[in-house]
Amino acid sequence: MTGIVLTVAQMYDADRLAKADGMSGVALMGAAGRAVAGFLLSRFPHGGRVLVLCGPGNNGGDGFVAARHLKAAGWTVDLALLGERSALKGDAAHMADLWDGPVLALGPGVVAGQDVIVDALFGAGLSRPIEGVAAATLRRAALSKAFKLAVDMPSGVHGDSGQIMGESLAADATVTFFRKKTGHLLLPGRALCGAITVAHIGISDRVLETIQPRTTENTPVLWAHLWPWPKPTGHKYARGHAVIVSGGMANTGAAVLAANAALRIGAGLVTVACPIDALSVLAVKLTAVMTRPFADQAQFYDILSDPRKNVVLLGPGSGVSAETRRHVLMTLAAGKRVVLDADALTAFTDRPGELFEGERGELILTPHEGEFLRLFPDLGPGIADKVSRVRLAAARVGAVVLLKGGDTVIADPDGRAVITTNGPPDLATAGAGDVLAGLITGLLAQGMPLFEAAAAADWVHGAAASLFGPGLTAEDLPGLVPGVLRQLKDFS
Ligand SMILES: NC(=O)C1=CN([C@@H]2O[C@H](COP(=O)(O)OP(=O)(O)OC[C@H]3O[C@@H](n4cnc5c(N)ncnc54)[C@H](O)[C@@H]3O)[C@@H](O)[C@H]2O)[C@@H](O)CC1
Ligand SMILES: [K+]
Repeated sequence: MTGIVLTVAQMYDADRLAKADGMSGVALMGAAGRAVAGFLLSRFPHGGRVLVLCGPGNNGGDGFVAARHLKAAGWTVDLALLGERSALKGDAAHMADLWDGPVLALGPGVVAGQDVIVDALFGAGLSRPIEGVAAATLRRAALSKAFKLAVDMPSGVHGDSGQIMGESLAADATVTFFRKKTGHLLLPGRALCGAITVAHIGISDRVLETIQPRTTENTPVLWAHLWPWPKPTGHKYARGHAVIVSGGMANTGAAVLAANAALRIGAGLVTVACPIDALSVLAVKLTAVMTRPFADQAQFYDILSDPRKNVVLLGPGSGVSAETRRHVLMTLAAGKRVVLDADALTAFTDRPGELFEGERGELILTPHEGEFLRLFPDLGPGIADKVSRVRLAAARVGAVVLLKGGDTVIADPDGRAVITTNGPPDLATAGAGDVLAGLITGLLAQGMPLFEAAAAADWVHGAAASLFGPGLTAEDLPGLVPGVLRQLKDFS
């Protein structure tokens, strides 16, 4: 059950199921508030002065509990509440009754030189943009040098989408409960959470059997057992033969990046198929990778006819043209495993249906946001969170869809989704997407299932970039893959 991520609705389900199983709301809130206080007690063993900002719901209730424990541990505690104390309900009202200190009215003036600010204004229940006095207080808190700890979510970050609603407060750390939520991993939310701690508050993992969550954070646990390590008895033909289709003479760079990546991640053989004019350029750039020119469609088809060539990558540098479209459709009809990226996606703008019709082999699409919108104009960011959008697209095409970004989401038509969180910002560099497409192609050549291959390649991509750090260019990435593979080998 590692890496599971819940939606807000699933978290409320977990809460409901735990209560049906005998847990009381007061016990859950007590454990949540204790975990928040516990985090600060270990982080600041000498105590200090803390301001607890409490909202009108159960997030605020957690704040009252944390305040009580910190006060008992000798901290100087200021507590400010949004709204009337008498308006609190249920468990939050109960926890407020147990608080024996003053309750200040929330407002920017309460922020006054504290060492720590606990943000317990809004969590899962955020239902509209933050305005007025709450927004003003968050803006003032943002200017404070205090360590900021968010309870469950940084207030203002939507728990599903990670989008900011009105105003928010960036945290140095976030303590959440039971499992992470998608809003912790999607941008911009992830950037506002700081280090995330998941506290156990007494909800049993058994509730997950009923909830059946389908989203996970991308970690090797998901796919390391499927990694196609070479066998002592194996030979290169057992490790697949990837074909990467290059653009013409002036557009060979993308295919070269992808081909080197596919080879580094273990494809047995890699052939770059290219228009004749590109051959002399590619011959200079490639050594272990083979080249195969084609003059026309018949010769292109000839390349596909070799059954050992089991996966084909189209799109990087290929140009947005009717020819690219024909190549894609021919390759799909040939029953190969197909990776479509860049121009191979844009070439189907306004006609995505052609991609999804008829008999074809397994397909994965790796768009960035612009390419995604050209294929799925009705699945823009306005309609839902990124995980839901990619899941809808995957179901519509019957293909794995990987939507790139600082928070790449990969979805399988069967409903599974992963969010990748290990990619550093240095990856936003020209050609990094070509390398990613090549890594996926290389793993597919070796027979890994599509969804896991996409997740694994994306994780390796992020890990390779992290090994290098600032100054990274896409050309560095393939050479960093072996270092990541050594780490993975130790892991598996
Ligand atoms: N679900 C669970 O299992 C647990 C939840 N707990 C806490 O409970 C929280 C969820 O509690 P709630 O459902 O009460 O939700 P919240 O406390 O996050 O917020 C709901 C309250 O805020 C108001 N509100 C929402 N958006 C607003 C806005 N923009 N401006 C002004 N008011 C706004 C709502 O009207 C409601 O009164 C979690 O984030 C977590 O901190 C914990 O106590 C532990 C257990
Ligand atoms: K909060």
